[in-house]
Amino acid sequence: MPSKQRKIAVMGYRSVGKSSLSIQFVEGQFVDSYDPTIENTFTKSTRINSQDYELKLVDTAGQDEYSIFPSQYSIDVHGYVLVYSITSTKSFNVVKSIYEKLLDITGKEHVPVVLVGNKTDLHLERTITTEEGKKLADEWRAIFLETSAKQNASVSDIFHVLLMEIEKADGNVNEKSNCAVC
Ligand SMILES: Nc1nc2c(ncn2[C@@H]2O[C@H](COP(=O)(O)OP(=O)(O)OP(=O)(O)O)[C@@H](O)[C@H]2O)c(=O)[nH]1
Repeated sequence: MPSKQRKIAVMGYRSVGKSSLSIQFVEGQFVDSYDPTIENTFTKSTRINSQDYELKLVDTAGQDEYSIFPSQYSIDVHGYVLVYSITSTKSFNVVKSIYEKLLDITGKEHVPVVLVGNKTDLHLERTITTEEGKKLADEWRAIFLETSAKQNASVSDIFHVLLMEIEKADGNVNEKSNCAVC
């Protein structure tokens, strides 16, 4: 079966761990230092349900509520990872604003999205509860995950569930088995 090419954009406020999640998934390592991203593209091959995927991950620059949604991420992108940090209320508000702009710019009612609450290892500094994250994802009809790029907790799940959401949006999922038809 030919490999499917999928482009995914990782977006969110500054310093929430977008690069760390991408690097952990692609290279299997965690970098403690902080180096703000302008834009980075990673590629990775992965296989799910006997289907090979060639993933292009675009690690984007941190946005805030006032940023204009970069138009290059509204075309050619199959799905989005919207990341906040569970230690930052500001970053939670920023993902809401990015999501609204995303719907506006694409003109769609539903876009494949995984909402990610990162930095679960910093649970003593948590300001956003799991319930708040889940509620927001439910409103969006999106998948919700909490992760730690540092501890490599649930990181690969992000990309696997997003690929499944993209298959669903393409109508390629057998609802009974909940398995992508490959
Ligand atoms: N404790 C902890 N720190 C993390 C985690 N993920 C990222 N960090 C740290 O948070 C800081 C920012 O991480 P980045 O991955 O650069 O964040 P970013 O969202 O790509 O940042 P921008 O490029 O500015 O948008 C770095 O010091 C990381 O080491 C995590 O899961 N746990």
